[in-house]
Amino acid sequence: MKWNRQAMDVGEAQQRLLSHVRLQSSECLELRHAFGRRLAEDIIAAHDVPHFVKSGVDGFAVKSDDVRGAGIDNNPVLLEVIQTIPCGTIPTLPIGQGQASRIMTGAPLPVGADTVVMFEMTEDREIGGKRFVAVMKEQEPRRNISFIGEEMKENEYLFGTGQRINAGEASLLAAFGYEKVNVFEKIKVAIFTTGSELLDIGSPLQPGKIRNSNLYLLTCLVQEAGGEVVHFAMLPDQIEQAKKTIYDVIDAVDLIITSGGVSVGDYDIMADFFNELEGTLFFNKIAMRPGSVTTAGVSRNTLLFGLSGNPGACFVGFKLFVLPVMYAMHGKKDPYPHKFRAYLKGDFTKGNVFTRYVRGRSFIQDGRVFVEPVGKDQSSVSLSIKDSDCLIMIPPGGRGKQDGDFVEVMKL
Ligand SMILES: Nc1nc2c(c(=O)[nH]1)N[C@H]1C(S)=C(S)[C@@H](COP(=O)(O)OP(=O)(O)OC[C@H]3O[C@@H](n4cnc5c(N)ncnc54)[C@H](O)[C@@H]3O)O[C@H]1N2
Ligand code: MOO
Ligand SMILES: [Mg+2]
Repeated sequence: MKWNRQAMDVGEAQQRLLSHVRLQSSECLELRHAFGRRLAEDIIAAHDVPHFVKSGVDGFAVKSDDVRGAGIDNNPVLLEVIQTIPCGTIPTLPIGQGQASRIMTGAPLPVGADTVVMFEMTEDREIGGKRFVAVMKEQEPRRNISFIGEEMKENEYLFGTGQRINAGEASLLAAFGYEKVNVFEKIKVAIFTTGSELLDIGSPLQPGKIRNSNLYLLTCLVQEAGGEVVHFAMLPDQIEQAKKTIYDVIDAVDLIITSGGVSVGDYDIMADFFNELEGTLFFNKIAMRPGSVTTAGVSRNTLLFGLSGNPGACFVGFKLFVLPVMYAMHGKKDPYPHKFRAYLKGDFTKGNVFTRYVRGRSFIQDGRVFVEPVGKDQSSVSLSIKDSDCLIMIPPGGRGKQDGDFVEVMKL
């Protein structure tokens, strides 16, 4: 069975996974503790914004009729200043003919005024112990004023379930008084790295052994995706022990991710584990490189991912299969990595029977978007992960792609 696997297309494999996704439960959090979380509710504008007519500048609230012709032929118009309106106060005096009120940015417009002249277009005057303003510029009605509902109308849809609370969302939620919000619970993940060659990262190197970097690669990716690692262990290449450890936690977590042991080696125990899975195996080979041995299934309602042990393949497997599942569990509308097209910088002539997802970086030059591989791209290479912001898709076939070719790219 290990040697006779049918490769599934990336898209079909993603579909199979997503059809088994269940939305996470939600929890109610104080807004300040919800940054970076995904909303489990739709958000509407609780009131008009602005909810009162306000000045957009520091200046003088006036009647536009009064300042008609002002400034033309060096002709200032003199208006009596009857009050000062700071932000947060309600003006008490209406503006009558020949009058003005000093007003600050964001303060409510007084009754009777229909325009605000910027401070820079005026001069203070004092005549007979009274304060006047000389307006040096004519001005249309409705200038420098924000009207009710101009930015947002009450009950307007703002954003929905699955939206991540970034700075822009946090600011809107705060403006509408959402002290608490319903967000999806963090996804509880167990990570098991397999391989008798693995050392804890605090251990000195030993001949033939390596440190367990995939645990940290995956923990970081899980956290970035809205999950928390609630169990982890470094398993030796013994299937019975792996089975026991996995089934000990399977009911307590939402997802299980393993790394290593899914290829055709004598000690690739995870391949056997998935073949004998008590549940449904979705796929154990994908028509892609790296990560062709990426495996997934479901058991006792928990999704299990068997990612490759090679760090590059582990990373790509996570981005293409685990991440969309985590996004979908958090209600994200479009959970798949976004694609775009760009010009390839340099040749990539290594052909393959499967589509290659080459770690790359994107940049703009002369108004065009380019992508280039970020270094060695073998599955075993971890150095290029940190520099990649995209995966350049090299379609199957012998010739690869040439410098200047227009290629499809997956955004990371
Ligand atoms: N005869 C074949 N050999 C291989 C094939 C194949 O099709 N036929 N596929 C190759 C491909 S592609 C990949 S990718 C790897 C997949 O290997 P496994 O998923 O079985 O992973 P391991 O054998 O456990 O380890 C592979 C490699 O990765 C290192 N590793 C493992 N775990 C970690 C970790 N936690 N942190 C850092 N590095 C880790 C491990 O030491 C090995 O060097 O198989 C190819 N072989
Ligand atoms: O899983 Mo391997 O990385 O296909 O190259
Ligand atoms: Mg192996």
